Amino acid sequence: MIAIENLELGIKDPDSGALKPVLKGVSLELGRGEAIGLVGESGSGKSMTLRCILGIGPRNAVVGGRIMFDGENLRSLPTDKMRRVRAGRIALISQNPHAALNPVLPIETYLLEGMPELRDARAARLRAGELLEQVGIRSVDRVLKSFPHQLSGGMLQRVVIAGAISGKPDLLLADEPTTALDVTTQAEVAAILDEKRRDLGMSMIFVTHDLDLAAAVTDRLAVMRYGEIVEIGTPEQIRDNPQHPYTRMLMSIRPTLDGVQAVPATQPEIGSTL
Ligand SMILES: Nc1ncnc2c1ncn2[C@@H]1O[C@H](COP(=O)(O)OP(=O)(O)OP(=O)(O)O)[C@@H](O)[C@H]1O
Repeated sequence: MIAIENLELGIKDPDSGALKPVLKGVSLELGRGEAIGLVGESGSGKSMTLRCILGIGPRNAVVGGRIMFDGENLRSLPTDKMRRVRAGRIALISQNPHAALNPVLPIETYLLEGMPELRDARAARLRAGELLEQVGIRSVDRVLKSFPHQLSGGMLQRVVIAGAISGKPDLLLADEPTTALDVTTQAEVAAILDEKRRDLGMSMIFVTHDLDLAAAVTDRLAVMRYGEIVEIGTPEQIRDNPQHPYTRMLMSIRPTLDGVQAVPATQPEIGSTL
């Protein structure tokens, strides 16, 4: 369904004109209904990969490679066609739900805006309520009337997920969707995202720093470092038999449930070997 082929992105320094390489030949394939976790440290290029899929790279970016989406290269689509893809077939859930929600409009308006095909106001309202129930919200009427500042971060992220799935997109791009939430809410929101994605047969790219979280909600993990994917495998392969020294290092430093860092059996060989 989506194949990223040798995606390169450099950012031009406005003064010197020098090109800072950010993505260095990223290739990734994702089947229909499949979920992949893009994991790696800050600055490795995870968000930039998602932005390239959406065609919203920074202004001073120079991009190469292809992003094939159901046989069409998104990179060469005209702007209006790309806008339609973004509006209907690919949905983004970002770290900060406030970025998606208008602070002066109630949740109901946000959800109704995402379903322009429902002209009957009562039917649209019922559908908005159903969507909220689907993401585990119980006091639906109260939430529909609420403004974003009246709801918790976890509740808002559920609302954004409800909005994202309302049009049954083919591909969900989730960019650290739980990072801003407390640990318990993180698990709940990730579980809802996972469940809805499976129910609706959507593909998903799930960006996170958290290997364990990514492993819980995806079929494969792609480990990214300095703009490159260094390893791809199933969560079991990555956990039990990581091949790349950087993956081994990431595995060794992930926190355990009791908050104590797991101690690597052997010191990871990073640095000169990479
Ligand atoms: N608008 C921009 N102008 C210049 N450099 C940028 C811009 N946006 C991102 N970068 C650089 O691109 C690189 C990749 O950033 P990106 O946001 O994709 O990383 P990331 O892996 O998603 O990190 P994080 O987990 O912190 O979000 C970083 O070095 C970042 O500084």
